[in-house]
Amino acid sequence: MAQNGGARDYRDGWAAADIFGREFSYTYDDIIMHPGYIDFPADVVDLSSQLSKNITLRTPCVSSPMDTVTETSMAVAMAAVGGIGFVHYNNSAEEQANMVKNAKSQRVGFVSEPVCLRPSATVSEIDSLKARKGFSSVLITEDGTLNSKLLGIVTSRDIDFVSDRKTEVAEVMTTDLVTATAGTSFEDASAVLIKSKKSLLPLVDDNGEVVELLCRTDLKRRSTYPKLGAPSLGKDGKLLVGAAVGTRESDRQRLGLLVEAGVNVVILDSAQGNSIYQKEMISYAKKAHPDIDVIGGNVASSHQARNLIEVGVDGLRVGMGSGSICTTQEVCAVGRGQATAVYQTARMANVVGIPVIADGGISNSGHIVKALTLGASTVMMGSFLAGTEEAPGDYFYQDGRRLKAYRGMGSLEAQAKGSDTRYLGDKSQMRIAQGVSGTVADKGSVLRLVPFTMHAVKQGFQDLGLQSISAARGALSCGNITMEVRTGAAQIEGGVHGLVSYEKKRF
Ligand SMILES: NC(=O)C1=CN([C@@H]2O[C@H](COP(=O)(O)OP(=O)(O)OC[C@H]3O[C@@H](n4cnc5c(N)ncnc54)[C@H](O)[C@@H]3O)[C@@H](O)[C@H]2O)C=CC1
Ligand SMILES: O=c1[nH]c(=O)c2[nH+]cn([C@@H]3O[C@H](COP(=O)(O)O)[C@@H](O)[C@H]3O)c2[nH]1
Ligand SMILES: [K+]
Repeated sequence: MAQNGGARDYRDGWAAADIFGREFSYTYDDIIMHPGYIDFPADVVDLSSQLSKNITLRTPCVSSPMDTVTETSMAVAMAAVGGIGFVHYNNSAEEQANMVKNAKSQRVGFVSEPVCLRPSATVSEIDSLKARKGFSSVLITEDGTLNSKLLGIVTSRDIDFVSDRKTEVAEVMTTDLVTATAGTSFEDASAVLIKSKKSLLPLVDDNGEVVELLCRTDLKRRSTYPKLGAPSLGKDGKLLVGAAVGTRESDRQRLGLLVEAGVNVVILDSAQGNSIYQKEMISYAKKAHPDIDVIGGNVASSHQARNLIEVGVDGLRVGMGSGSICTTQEVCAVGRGQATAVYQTARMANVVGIPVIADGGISNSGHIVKALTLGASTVMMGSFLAGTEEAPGDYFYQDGRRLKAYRGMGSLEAQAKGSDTRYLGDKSQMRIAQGVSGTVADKGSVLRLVPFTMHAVKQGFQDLGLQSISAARGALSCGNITMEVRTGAAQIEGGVHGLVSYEKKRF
């Protein structure tokens, strides 16, 4: 790229190796990529990429194993858009294995765990459900659970004018039901629901027991979303689902349960993955469950990465302290600017065929473009996906804004829920927070958010003249992707500035 600009060598743009091989730690916002040459439309950009040695994703996006980000619904939605979700482990091994099992057995578009009540429940129970969940359509089954005989349905139309809210739902429920047979395809079930003019279509088995549900409101909303494309499927033909485990003795049993539940890949979830504990767990997991890919981390430097690769890890999770809720750099003085961390680890790991997940610090599609062009194969997101409909927890209002809770897994609140033993250690009685607990705005459905975001990423790749992630990899190592470090003023210029007021609509 060096050009002769006169008396001395003059350069218009720098290769990643020039920028990151220095004493500074940079993050995504510090860097700006230079445009390349466009000779293809954005639609043809191929973002398929490796998650780990044996798993390829159509969409290079991964949801973080956090208890305000990934449980069953998120895992299903992430697989539905061609990515993958990692179910958190701030729970009992049985609870986590059940989440994995449920996610794997779900069909995209259907509600697999519809809320059911027993006939003796009162209308006021539906009121409180509405306040918590935002909907008031409920299936009434014999014993109030799923896989129990369907007796009726209650929707808001059945209860709007019931003045005595202690009335039992048995008295008001609709019993004239339209149902479909369990296993009916999404297209066929949709046709039945539309024709019936009802708001719900329960799918029932031969015994009349509820298996799944299709909702008119979901169908209506889905019709405004982009086409989903092929979901991520495992070799088992079911949705691809990941999960996190720790590195303690008890995590070996947890891992066993997850494997029984059908998990396709696991992440060893640590802030500092370069440890004897993690090396032992990788060796154990690869030996005990050779068919399951094991992703190690977190790491932020090539020497940490090398240690885990040497013991047979199938993928690396990169990022220390870069997360929106992370306080690790403040508390422990370790970490790295995320762009540097991604570039330095991927530079070493990609040579030996180990894919890198850029974890933390993603707050817009530009950050995803930067992560993928600096060597990451996929990105992991917490805050970006928290606040979606598929994230765990209910919405609530604060100052007129619809929010959900989002918290670090090292926050005192998350520790209090389940990870006490990790933080208290075996001897210490002092609990130190390495994260915060807060809120994030409602972001709608993952089924809309991720496809739109990925289209923006494709436009970024087009601007760079890169038709695929593998093309980006080649261009990065030859120094054909040029970039620069931005000054503070350049960063301000690159954002919205000088306006009295504005509203930022992303899509
Ligand atoms: N990416 C990041 O920058 C950070 C992420 N986090 C998140 O917070 C959560 C907790 O992370 P960590 O604190 O690293 O959890 P951890 O469970 O890996 O470590 C907690 C403590 O237990 C120790 N430990 C682990 N295995 C052990 C064993 N077999 N025997 C004895 N001691 C053992 C560790 O060395 C550490 O002192 C994770 O979800 C992690 O992703 C937390 C801080 C930073
Ligand atoms: O220092 C930390 N303290 C915490 O309590 C914590 N919880 C999660 N994580 C990490 O942050 C990532 C998510 O970051 P984003 O919200 O920026 O996507 C996650 O994927 C994790 O790597 C933590 N880091
Ligand atoms: K941080």
